[in-house]
Amino acid sequence: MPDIVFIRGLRLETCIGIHAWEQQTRRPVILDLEMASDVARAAASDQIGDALDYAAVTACLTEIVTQNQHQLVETLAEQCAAQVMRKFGVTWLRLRVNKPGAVGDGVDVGVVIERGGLE
Ligand SMILES: Nc1nc2c(c(=O)[nH]1)N=C([C@H](O)[C@@H](O)CO)CN2
Repeated sequence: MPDIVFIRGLRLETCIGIHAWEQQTRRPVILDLEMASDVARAAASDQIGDALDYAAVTACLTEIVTQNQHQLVETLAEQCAAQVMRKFGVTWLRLRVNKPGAVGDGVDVGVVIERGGLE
């Protein structure tokens, strides 16, 4: 199992859904992301430049989610995963996109995707 840098419970507002009214209504989605990263390399230098900067990844995810609208959570998940892998050179990640309350109060629904290979 690789070392992991994670972001858990990232709550962002977006327009997402298959119904017309959902395209006019901003609502929360919650992202949980695990990314393979060489933690030992960053620890050896103690320099952020050698680390997978979770603040930078958070800013990237925030822009994608809040500046775009989608019908499906699958589409949002794929877009986020592809951009994180492309922009930060992440080789493996697992992303959960949760659309809380979409089918009823207190019920979580969404997707979990895993992309890339474990080295
Ligand atoms: N697999 C999915 N099923 C559903 C989605 C989705 O994004 N992926 N979306 C909806 C509706 O937008 C629902 O969230 C609100 O009525 C239904 N099923």
